[in-house]
Amino acid sequence: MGTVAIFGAGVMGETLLSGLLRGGRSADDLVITERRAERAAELTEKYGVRALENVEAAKVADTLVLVVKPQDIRGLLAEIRDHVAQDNLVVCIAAGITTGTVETALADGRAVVRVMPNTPALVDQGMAAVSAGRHVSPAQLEEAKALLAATGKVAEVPEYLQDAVTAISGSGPAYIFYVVEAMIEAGVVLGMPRTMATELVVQTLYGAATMMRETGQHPTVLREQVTSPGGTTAAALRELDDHKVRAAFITAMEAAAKRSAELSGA
Ligand SMILES: NC(=O)C1=CN([C@@H]2O[C@H](COP(=O)(O)OP(=O)(O)OC[C@H]3O[C@@H](n4cnc5c(N)ncnc54)[C@H](OP(=O)(O)O)[C@@H]3O)[C@@H](O)[C@H]2O)C=CC1
Ligand SMILES: O=C(O)[C@@H]1CCC=N1
Repeated sequence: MGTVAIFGAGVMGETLLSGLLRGGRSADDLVITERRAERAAELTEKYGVRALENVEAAKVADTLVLVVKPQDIRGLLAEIRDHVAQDNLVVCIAAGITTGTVETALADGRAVVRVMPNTPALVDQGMAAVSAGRHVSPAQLEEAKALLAATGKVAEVPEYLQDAVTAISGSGPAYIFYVVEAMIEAGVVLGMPRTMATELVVQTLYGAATMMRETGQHPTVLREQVTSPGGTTAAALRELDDHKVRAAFITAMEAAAKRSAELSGA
C-alpha cells in the first residue's frame, strides 16, 4: 500500500487516519492535507503525521484517499490531476461521487475505488461498502478493502447500490443517535434524571445490537419476544405505528438516497 495520503482530514478523514494508526500503520507512511493550517497543525501534533499541500501529497502518495465534501471534490481533482500516477490507487469517499466522475477528472486509466464508510469506524465498528471503477485490478480492490478493514467491516457492492448504502449505513448512525436522543428525552419526561436515562438507553441499544449480531435472529422475532400480549411494549408499539414511524424511516432514507444521487452533480 506504500504511502497513504488523506486529502481532507475533517471528521471522516481523521476517523480513517486514527484507524490506520490503530491498525498498526506507521505515521511515517501517512500524510494528510487540510485547507486550514491550524487544523493541519492540530493533526500533526496529535498523530505525528506529515501535513502537505495537495500537490505535494499526490506526488508522494501510492494510495490517495479523497475525503473532502462532494462540493469540493472537483476542485481537488483538478489540482492533483497531473500528479496521480498510473500505478496509484485513488479511493474516493465523497457521498454521491461516482467512480466515473473521478476517472473522467483524472488522466486515462487511473484506478478508482468508491467507498462509503461511517463514523463508528472511530471505534473500529465501521461499516464500509466498496465499488471498483473500470481500471481497478483485483489486487488494488483488495488493497482498498484492507484500508477500510482497519476500522470495521467491509462489503463489496455494485456501484448502482451506493446511494442506498449511503442512506443506510453512511447516514445510519445519525438516525440511531436521533432515536437515542428521543428515548432519553422521554425518560426525562417520565421523571428520570438525564444521566440515568442516558445510561439505560445506551446500554439498551448496545444490548439489542449485540443480540441481533450474536443470535442471528431476525429483528421481528426479537421484537416479538419483548412484546407480551396486552403488555407495555404492545402499547408503545401501537403508538409508533399510529404515528407512522416505520413509514417515516422509509421516506427519510429515500430522501437520503435521492440527495446522494443529486450530489453526483455537486
Ligand atoms: N461524516 C460522515 O459520517 C461521513 C462522511 N462521508 C464523506 O466524507 C467526506 C468528508 O465528510 P466530513 O469528514 O464529514 O466533512 P468535513 O467537512 O468534516 O471534512 C472535510 C475536510 O476537508 C477539508 N477540505 C476541503 N477542501 C479541501 C481541499 N481542496 N484540500 C484539502 N482539504 C480540503 C475541509 O476543510 P474546511 O473545513 O476548511 O472546508 C474539511 O476539514 C464527504 O464527502 C462525505 O460525503 C462519508 C461517509 C460518512
Ligand atoms: O451527510 C452526509 O452527506 C455524509 C454522507 C454520509 C454521512 N454523512
